[in-house]
Amino acid sequence: MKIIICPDPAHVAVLAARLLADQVRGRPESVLGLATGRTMEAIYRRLVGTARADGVDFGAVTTFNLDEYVGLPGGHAQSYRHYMHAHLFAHVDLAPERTHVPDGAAPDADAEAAGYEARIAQAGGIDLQLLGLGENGHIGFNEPLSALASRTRVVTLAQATLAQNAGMFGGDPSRVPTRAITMGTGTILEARRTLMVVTGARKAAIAARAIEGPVSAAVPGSALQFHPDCLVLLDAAAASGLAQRDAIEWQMRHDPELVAIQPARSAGP
Ligand SMILES: O=P(O)(O)OC[C@H]1O[C@](O)(CO)[C@@H](O)[C@@H]1O
Repeated sequence: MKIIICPDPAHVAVLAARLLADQVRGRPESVLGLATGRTMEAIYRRLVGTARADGVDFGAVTTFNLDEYVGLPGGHAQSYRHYMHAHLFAHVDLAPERTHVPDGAAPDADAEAAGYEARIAQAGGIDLQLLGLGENGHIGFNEPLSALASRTRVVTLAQATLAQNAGMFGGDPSRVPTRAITMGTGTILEARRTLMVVTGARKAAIAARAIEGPVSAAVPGSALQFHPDCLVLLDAAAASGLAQRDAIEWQMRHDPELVAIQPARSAGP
């Protein structure tokens, strides 16, 4: 794992968006693995801005999202297909037929999961997989104790996830669908590059377990320690539980784009 700690989520978003844009510029026919969640919103905002300002061509890009709630059709306001449309797909020149999100309304969710896995393989596998980290350590919707070798499948969501994601459902955990289709941890590990993004003090403890703890199905994000090309971007709050943070590299100081958004220094002694 390579770790970069930024001072705040704004810098994290700049770096993550740049990595995605550079991937597309370097390989216009890239297959991107995409994630949803609050952490990703600033990243997609920045990526859309970069695409508009500097002209990133998504015309030949293929995307595969990590997961979708079972029971929600793509047009549902809380579906991840809808999230992706709102935050990215509607704002860049991605071909709709090349954007893939599991169909949460498929009549046979197990068959949909198996077909999704096959479509990833047919596309040649994922070049760069973007990932968030759940407060309980999940990646995608691979909840604690998911097999590290798991494939795309239907899962039951943990109570902690229902609570964490309730905000999108009017704050009521009982309205969050209890099942989802998710890429497996094993599927995720097959991506050629992985980029995990973690921000906020609430994730400090789980980030430390994922990055520095033992690799364990109890913390699915820890499986990324086995990935040969994994970059983790954290803000200072999420990194505050890391034992090794003083040794970790920064790429801030001489980077004009990052220096430009340096927050103002607080007045102090
Ligand atoms: O960024 P958040 O909202 O904390 O979510 C963490 C992760 O959990 C998920 O909601 C489950 O896939 C992801 O979409 C996200 O990356």
